[in-house]
Amino acid sequence: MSDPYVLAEQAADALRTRFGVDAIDLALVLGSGWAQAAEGLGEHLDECPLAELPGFSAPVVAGHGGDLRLVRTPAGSVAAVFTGRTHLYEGRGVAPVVHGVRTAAAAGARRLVLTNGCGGISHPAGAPVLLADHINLTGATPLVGPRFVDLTDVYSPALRDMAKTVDPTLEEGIYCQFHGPAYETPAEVRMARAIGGTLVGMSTALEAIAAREAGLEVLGISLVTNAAAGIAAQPLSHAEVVEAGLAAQSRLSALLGGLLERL
Ligand SMILES: O=P(O)(O)O[C@@H]1C[C@H](O)[C@@H](CO)O1
Ligand SMILES: Nc1nc2[nH]cnc2c(=O)[nH]1
Repeated sequence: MSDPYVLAEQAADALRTRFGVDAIDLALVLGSGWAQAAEGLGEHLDECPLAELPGFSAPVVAGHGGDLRLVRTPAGSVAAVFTGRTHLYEGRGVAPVVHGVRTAAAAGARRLVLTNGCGGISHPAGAPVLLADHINLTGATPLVGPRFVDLTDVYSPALRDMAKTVDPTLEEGIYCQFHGPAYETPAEVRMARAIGGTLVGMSTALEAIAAREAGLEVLGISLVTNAAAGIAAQPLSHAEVVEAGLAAQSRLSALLGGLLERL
């Protein structure tokens, strides 16, 4: 099995060559429900299918794109926008889940914005929520060996404060990453609440761990696409998740636009 750090360096070299840039400044990963909000973000410079770069495969989840988009932000930064991600539940192992983050870091990014669609325990559906912390319930980690990474402030207080200047109504939450792909049982949601979680999802935490190992400053934003299982009566579906993203498009677009004026 190839060394994931070497593979990320190879993918970063391929990115620089494909886009003709020396480096990128930041990266943005779009989760379920965020695709439309990222349309028209900054000046479109170029894009290519993710699968063209070493170590990437085409995303398989509806609502996730398969492209890497390069944009120049209003602040003048060069941003790599991953329109989709690989999830742990796809069965490819942990390294592919964080390959995009490691590639972005190897390509020079210093900041990372991770977005996702998730279930709300104590936040209303339709609201974006800043991640203050996470609880990794996957039983997995992208770190192998004595990589004793400090995860204090895994989600940057400075970037969270910046986001709140863009949208002062933003709440903060604690994101519990489950393995997936099944949604949680009501009992699992009650467990997540009991251990301090306010959001339940299937991504983001592992990417954030890899990002902190690489020294990236991380901002995590969840779109609460649905009430977590057992909170509301109706059954959960991915169609509902994608639909909720469409419904929240204008607020998410304003938030991302305001952030990219500052990043
Ligand atoms: O990539 P994210 O975490 O936004 O996608 C969420 C979690 C599952 O992949 C999917 C379930 O509806 O949406
Ligand atoms: N784990 C999990 N992920 C989600 N993504 C969107 N909604 C949910 C949810 O309720 N639970």
